[in-house]
Amino acid sequence: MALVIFASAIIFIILAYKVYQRLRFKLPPGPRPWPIVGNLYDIKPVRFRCFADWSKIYGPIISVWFGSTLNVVVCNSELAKEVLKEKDQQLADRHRSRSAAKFSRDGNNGKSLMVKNYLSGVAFNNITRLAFGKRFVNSEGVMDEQGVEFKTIVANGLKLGASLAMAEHIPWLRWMFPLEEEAFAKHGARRDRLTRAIMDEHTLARQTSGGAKQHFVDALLTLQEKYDLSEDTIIGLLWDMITAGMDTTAISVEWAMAELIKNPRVQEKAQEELDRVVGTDRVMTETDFSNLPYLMCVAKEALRLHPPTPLMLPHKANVNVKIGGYDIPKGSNVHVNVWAVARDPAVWKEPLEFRPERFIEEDVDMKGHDFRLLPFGAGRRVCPGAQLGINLVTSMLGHLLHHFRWTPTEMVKPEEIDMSENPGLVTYMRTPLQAVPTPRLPSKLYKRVAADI
Ligand code: HEM
Repeated sequence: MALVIFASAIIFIILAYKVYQRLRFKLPPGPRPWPIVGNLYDIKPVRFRCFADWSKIYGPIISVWFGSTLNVVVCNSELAKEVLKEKDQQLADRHRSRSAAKFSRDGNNGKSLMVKNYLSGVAFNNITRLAFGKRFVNSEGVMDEQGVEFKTIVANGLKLGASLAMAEHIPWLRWMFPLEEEAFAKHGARRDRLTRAIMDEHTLARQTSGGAKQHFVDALLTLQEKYDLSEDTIIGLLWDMITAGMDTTAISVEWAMAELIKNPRVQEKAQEELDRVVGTDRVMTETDFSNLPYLMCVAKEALRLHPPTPLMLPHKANVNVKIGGYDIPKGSNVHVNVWAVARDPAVWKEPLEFRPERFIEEDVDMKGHDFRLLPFGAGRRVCPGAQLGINLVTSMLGHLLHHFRWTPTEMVKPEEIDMSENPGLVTYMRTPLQAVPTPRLPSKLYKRVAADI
């Protein structure tokens, strides 16, 4: 009995505090929240579209309650600037959720194939080579044991994360979900074991060869003493790079390829540029980028229409702050709907058209300096991998377009390709893109490159 009275008193105090907060602050308008769950059950799965729709009803800044946590979503470029520039410092904390992203691989050649499977494979190879300086496949393309373990860990991380779990947003209900914590701990231990083994290989290699290699892990290990980095910090940084850089780049290229198949004019124009600059007797390299302005615009236009993190990552208010004339209490999460901003007809001409030429007519920055185009965010929380992300996306796109002509699968007309989104923190296509590649270069240029780097 005493326990029931105690529990009721706690609940009453929490609710009373919430009501007090709502009366005390002039919060942004939004859909009416339900007790305890807030708007959790009103949010449609593709959240950024749902928030954009609500903005049409309630205005460009809205309140959305994830359980008892206030989330504020802004969705025009002026408010984006206020959040990411003027109030940048007050809003630079992060909400600690346990989100991650998705990953997979499978494939075929010549016929219609699921593009995403190959892109995920390339993104995996790119990021693991940058971070760890090694390939986990031999010259026949067969993955070794460590690679298989790596992929399993990435896949498990994704399964565990990316949830709008009740326990995430209603902290005092968390005790009801103890199992998940256990799964996280197990996952963490497995991930740390693998990473430590790879770090040891690098330490050994440095000791035997004397010098440091140029990979991210070597840089961190070399700087470990100088900056007093713990092993946990190094493992954390390496995995931040993997989780943040893998899906985002693969997703961006999948959307870009879908747009290029829907718009053969753009595809042919990018291929003409590649043939003119690179020729047909060698493969493109990163040093060609500066001579491939149209290809760069294709990547930018894809990131405008399909930012892989359409609501960025939430920013958390570390003090009470005012945005757009409304109060944002300390502890609330603020999201910028960069998807909606980049399609706002008030700042973009024919915003829904995939037309890379718009960036030749007007060079719009996409690394956080122009608040109309923010696929990487802006301010002190801007994506630290922005330039790397742009290079990886441009590189994948350039190779795919140079090597192959891409058409839809038989029976599907270009205009019938499903361009709707899958729900999630990162936004894959709802129907993974199927496409037919037709080689367009001499066969010697399709050979697998030697496994050593
Ligand atoms: C097309 C590729 C990518 C896109 C569109 C992208 C986008 C973003 C966005 C929108 C944010 C949040 C910004 C904010 O909240 O203000 C972010 C954060 C982050 N990104 Fe990226 N990203 C990409 C690739 C990468 C790559 C390749 C890496 C590293 C290898 C990376 C590492 C990170 C990290 C570590 C953060 C967290 C920063 C922080 O919390 O301060 N990203 N990214």
